[in-house]
Amino acid sequence: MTGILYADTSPPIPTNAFSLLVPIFLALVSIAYVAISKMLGMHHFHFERQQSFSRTCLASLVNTIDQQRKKIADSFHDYNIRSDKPRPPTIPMVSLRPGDKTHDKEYRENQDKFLTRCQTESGPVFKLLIHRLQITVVSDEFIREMFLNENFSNIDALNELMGVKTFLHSLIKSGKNHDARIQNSIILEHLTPGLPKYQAEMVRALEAALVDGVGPCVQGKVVECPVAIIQDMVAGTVFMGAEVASNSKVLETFIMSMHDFAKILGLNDVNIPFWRRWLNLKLNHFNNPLKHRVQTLSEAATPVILERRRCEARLINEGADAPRFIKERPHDILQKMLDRFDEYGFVDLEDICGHIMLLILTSVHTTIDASTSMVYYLAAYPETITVLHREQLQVLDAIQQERQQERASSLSKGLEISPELDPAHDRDLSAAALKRMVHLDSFQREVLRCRTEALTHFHMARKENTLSNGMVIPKYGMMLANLTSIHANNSAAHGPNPAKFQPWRYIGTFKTMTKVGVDYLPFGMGKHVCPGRFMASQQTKTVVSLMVSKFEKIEFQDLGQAASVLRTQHGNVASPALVFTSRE
Ligand code: HEM
Repeated sequence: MTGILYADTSPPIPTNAFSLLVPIFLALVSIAYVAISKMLGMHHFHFERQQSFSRTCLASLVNTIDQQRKKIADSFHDYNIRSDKPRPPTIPMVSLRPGDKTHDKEYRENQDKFLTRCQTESGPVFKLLIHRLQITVVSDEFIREMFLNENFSNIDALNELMGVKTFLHSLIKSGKNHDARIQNSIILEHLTPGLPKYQAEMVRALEAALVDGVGPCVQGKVVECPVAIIQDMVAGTVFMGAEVASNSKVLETFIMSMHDFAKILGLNDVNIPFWRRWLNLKLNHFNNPLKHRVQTLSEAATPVILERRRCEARLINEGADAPRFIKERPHDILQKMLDRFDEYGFVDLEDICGHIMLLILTSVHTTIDASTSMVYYLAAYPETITVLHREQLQVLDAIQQERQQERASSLSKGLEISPELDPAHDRDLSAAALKRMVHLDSFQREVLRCRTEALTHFHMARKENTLSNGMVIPKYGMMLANLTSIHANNSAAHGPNPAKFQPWRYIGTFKTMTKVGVDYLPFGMGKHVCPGRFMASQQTKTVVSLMVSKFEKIEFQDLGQAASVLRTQHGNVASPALVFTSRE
């Protein structure tokens, strides 16, 4: 066939079935083209001269086929020139340990040791059989490539593996286009700037949770499930205001939403395969239990919003000036969303509550999880409690002194003391006070660096992509980042002994808990870096500060269980018992 269609000078033609079909297809297309053109009378044939038609037509057809042959020959020539280039390097599959059928077991036994072996054996990009998938793992600078290339998508990976998009979208009516990034703009424009204002409420909620959850413990008290205390701190007031969040049904909704979500997603079971999680979410999106939770929020919010409207009307009638009006309006996220209803394109209150539910799902679980692990690190490294407590006292002493001086200065000038300088708040655990606690910040960054699971940040290739080393990730290819390479084996970024937990290693380095980069990825990086990390930082700092101020000792009831919580592991929600001993 190739001999007939192509001259001897033609380059060799690949002989797969597809390549043979191409010329036949093009010849057929040519014939059809001629026939259709004839019917439409739109070509150069002389229809009026019937006797010459068949000859002219045949000549034209042969001409057309000749042209097509030439095109095909040219394209195959190009093909062959291209195929002379070296084939892209293959991505090596890491060898399996004798007796293992996948890499899961070896990875779970010691994440860093396993990934160091992978990298030594196969280089920075390799394939693993893990989580019941074949996944390409990228290390070192290739992690940056994965994060900064928009064609590798985290949300698409989660959607492909678990169908999260469909499930979450069943909770909202507007802003379903992920690129609209409504959550991001709410967090960045309203939540983060308002964080200092929410602090007093956060402290109050957490203190109450501690009193309820631990109670008096001068002699030491066992708390079987410490995560339960921390989850009571859920940020309900920040999102929906104290009036709504104080409703016990709403508080329960916040907590239960996370339980529902974790259950549907199978977050509590490391052995659930992704297809089961995917199926669960697909099935549940029709009868999404969280939809009822959204309705509960909406029902609880309705009377509160009506009351807020009445108050606004009253202020306007009273002719309140702008500062008073602004001061007396609520500053929670619910109010901000109502104020910008049209701008965000919300449909109704239920839609707003759906968006709040999404915020809760992204924020509450992550913050509770991080706070709980920080408390476990306090228990595993008891000297940290002493240092952090000392720092807290020094910072609060300094702030108290400064405020006393400011009051004295006002009095000496015959000025009234402003309400902000009320001595009752001199030793508040304010956002400003937390910012001064550099040991605390270093401790938290170090905990996040050491605890974050070594294989994380699923990404999926939206189309075929070539990495800078020439390796090709095919369309729909799944990828994971090897954080061992940048967190545990990277003394250039983290200083000596990077594999060890050293809580004060970042003091004086300007590397704060929220400062992301390719050497520190608990919050991701690039366009989709976590926008909630500033809130997470403030909340986790509040939890740790309260813990060290209230308790002299926090200990594992069974020290053998410490290892299970000092490093996160996909699907593992272990919460071993702790013994709390109060300061007084
Ligand atoms: C310690 C707590 C937290 C951790 C470890 C964490 C971690 C992450 C990570 C790894 C990502 C994905 C980044 C990427 O794809 O590159 C992310 C995204 C996100 N996080 Fe967080 N997060 C935390 C707390 C929060 C909080 C408190 C909020 C909300 C107030 C929040 C809201 C979000 C949102 C909306 C995204 C999606 C960003 C986007 O796709 O553009 N997170 N977070």
